[in-house]
Amino acid sequence: MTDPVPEKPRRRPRYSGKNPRHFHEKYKEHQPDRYATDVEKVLASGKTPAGMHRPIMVSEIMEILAPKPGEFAVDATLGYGGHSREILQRITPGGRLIGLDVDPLELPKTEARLRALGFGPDVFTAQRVNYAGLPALIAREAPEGADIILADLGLSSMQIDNPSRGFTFKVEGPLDLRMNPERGQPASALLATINAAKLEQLLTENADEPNAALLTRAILDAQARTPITTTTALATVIRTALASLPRIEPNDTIRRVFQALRIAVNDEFSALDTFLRHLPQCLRPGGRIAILTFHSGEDRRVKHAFKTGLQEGLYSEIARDVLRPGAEELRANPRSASAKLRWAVGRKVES
Ligand SMILES: C[S@@+](CC[C@H](N)C(=O)[O-])C[C@H]1O[C@@H](n2cnc3c(N)ncnc32)[C@H](O)[C@@H]1O
Repeated sequence: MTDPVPEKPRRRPRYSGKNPRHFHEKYKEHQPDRYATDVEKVLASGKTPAGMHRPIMVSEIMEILAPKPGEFAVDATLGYGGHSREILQRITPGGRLIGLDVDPLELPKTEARLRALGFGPDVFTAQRVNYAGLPALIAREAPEGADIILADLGLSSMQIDNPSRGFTFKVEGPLDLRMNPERGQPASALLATINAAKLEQLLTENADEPNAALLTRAILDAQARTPITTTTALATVIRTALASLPRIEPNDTIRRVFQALRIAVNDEFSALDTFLRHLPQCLRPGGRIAILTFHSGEDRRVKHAFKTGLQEGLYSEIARDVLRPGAEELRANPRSASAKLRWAVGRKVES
């Protein structure tokens, strides 16, 4: 019998030029523990290293949530685990945090990362659960309610930066836009079946797009000629449609169209509405909630839910004004620019 031929070690992708340009070539950025200095350099330049996410408004959120040892916390949008890590450091010893996320690709990586930081299963668990299912989770895990609930809505940088997920129009990728690629349909499939009235409504309601009618016509005409299956193909259709309009920044419009499609394929507003409706019952008396939003459709919903919750006596206190990132954070992390933070404090609901 001959010995099996040892497999050749896989070479990392080569790149031309001094710096890696593509997501998969940024192997140092993908290994922050091994290449800490390189990652620091990327961070210092105001960029987010590939495969990483910088938590937003951390000090403001920690002040609002005021985590204490022994408390039970839910991070409804675990992402990279940046906020969870900060909460975990403050609720131990004795506390417990459950992190939820719908993303089957990033969730195990974040779980492993937090485990490696020393947070064992007794203090931290990651669950692939949609935050719309929070009431069932609370009933199962802590019927008395949570001391802390955090939601940092939208996408993580790992999702945005990975072209194969289809969230960025700057690099070619499949027009997917799903946070959970194992459920629902990609945005390309939505475009293949949607009618004009529905597409126009979606662009208006999900992204306040002022040129929704024009873009609807352009997208559906192009779709009828050749199915739009990539991020860059959709961006080109939008750019071409805008060519005759003065004073329009095409990238802003492209961002809004992508946002509208993303909200649709992930059913984001109905998940958020369900989450907001059940939030008060998921809190202990005096429990704290913080929610970070990134566009007006989300912020309007959070503001309205907190205001009505206060009027109905479900919350004892809510944020009077929205909080925004400070100048220093805006400089260091341009992705924080659209963030808005609101908070509420729970009051026991009599059953
Ligand atoms: C902005 S990131 C959170 C980043 C995180 N705070 C951190 O510090 O790393 C938002 C995360 O929420 C997840 N997400 C979005 N909608 C969700 C939902 N309905 N239920 C659970 N997770 C969701 C996304 O997959 C993404 O990972």
